[in-house]
Amino acid sequence: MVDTRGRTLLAKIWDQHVIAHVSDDTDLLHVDRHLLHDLGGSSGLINLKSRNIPVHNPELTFATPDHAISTASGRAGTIKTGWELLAALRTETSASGIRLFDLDQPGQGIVHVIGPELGLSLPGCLIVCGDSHTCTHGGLGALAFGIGSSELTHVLATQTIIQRRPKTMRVTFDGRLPFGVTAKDLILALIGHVGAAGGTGYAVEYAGSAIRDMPIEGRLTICNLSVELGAKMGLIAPDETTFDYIRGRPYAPQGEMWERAVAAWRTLRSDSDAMFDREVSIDVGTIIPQITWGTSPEHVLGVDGRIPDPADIADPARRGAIEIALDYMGLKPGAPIAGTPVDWVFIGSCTNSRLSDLRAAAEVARGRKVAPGVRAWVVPGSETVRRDAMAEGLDKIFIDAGFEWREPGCSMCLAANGETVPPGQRSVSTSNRNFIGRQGPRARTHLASPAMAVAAAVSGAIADVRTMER
Ligand SMILES: CC(C)[C@H](C(=O)O)[C@@H](O)C(=O)O
Ligand code: SF4
Repeated sequence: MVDTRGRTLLAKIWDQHVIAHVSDDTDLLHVDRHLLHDLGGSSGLINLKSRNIPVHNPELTFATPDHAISTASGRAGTIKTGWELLAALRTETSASGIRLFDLDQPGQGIVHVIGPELGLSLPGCLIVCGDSHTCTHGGLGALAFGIGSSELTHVLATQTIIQRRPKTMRVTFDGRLPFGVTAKDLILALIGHVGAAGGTGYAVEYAGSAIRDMPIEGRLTICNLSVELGAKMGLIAPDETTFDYIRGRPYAPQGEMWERAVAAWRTLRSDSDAMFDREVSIDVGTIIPQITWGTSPEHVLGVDGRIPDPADIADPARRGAIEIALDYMGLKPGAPIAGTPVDWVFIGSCTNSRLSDLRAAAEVARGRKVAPGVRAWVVPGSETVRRDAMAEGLDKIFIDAGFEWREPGCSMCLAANGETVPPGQRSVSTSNRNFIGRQGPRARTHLASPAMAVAAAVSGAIADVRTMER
């Protein structure tokens, strides 16, 4: 019997990629784009070479160094492993005929920033990368997810991936963003609401008027944190905003192919009668700027909130977890989160390092000064973002305010490149993970939007950006 029920966006893209059914819920899928970065890319290629297997589709594979390189001028300070990984990535991509966007070239940058920017990430595409934040590319209506290292080698060898079909969740963000509230605040509030495991086993489709009104870069931020709510994939139906964003990008289809592509992309939306396994609705009008207090992105509250008090928590397991987090973070239960002194501010990462993020940050930084005792970095997500930002003078605004303006890369988001927040120091960061030790051993991380990060930098403490925005 033919199933006539409406289909979800996920089902439409998924079904177009099935090569073979492996079992009831698992399929062999075609991969349209494979992105490689310096932490795992070269080892996959070396592994393949040692087995005498060629890369199946080098022309669908793209590489860039981002994780292990320093973001200091001239890349000075790159650790030995970083240089080794870069050298291996250069050798192996060149031997396999894979396009490498190398240091100082337009196109280099954090892998999840360059995919959309170059027009490599397209609606309806299946995109994989050995990196959990590959979900970011879903902001353009791609089916994009992170893979492990053996899967990475499998994709290099076959251009296919075996995947279990996830359940579907739709998150509807309706309403208008209040003053000072950004895409980052929406997704942090969602994670606070459903929990860091709330999306486990699901592909999340973000919908609603707030998403439709949102520019692409905000949509990428939303999808970026899907994995922080446990979902491997997050996606947003492509629309005119998406097509406008992609048109004219280096790898975007052109001419007649563009017309055909857009016609196909217009069909990529969940049917009105499509059923989701779980639905969540959020009125964005109720959201205020978010800041995390603990060691999971779900440990989040509005900037006007108070640090949780374990004494108020009845459940012993939850109480224990909160005690451990507060101890690590060095915070006083029950105190207002605003006013907590900070040592570092990091503006960057695949979450919030695109041009619009830097503009939002510069808007708050303009004419102000980083507070004494605070170190603040701005790390553009890509070489193109860096150049575009400089062309409009954003670097100057930051430098005048006392920020350090750096080269593109992952930097202090994960501290795998010698760039760390010193032990015991407190940072406000625009990245996506506040795990124990994420920004360095014993570093304390508070996640927030770019505007909130600048508010903290100039105040010397966690502060409500709504009192500062102009
Ligand atoms: C290094 C990489 C595998 C890792 C990831 O999978 O996400 C990193 O990018 C991160 O953000 O923790
Ligand atoms: S910026 Fe951070 S989250 Fe993004 S890919 Fe790099 S390390 Fe991972």
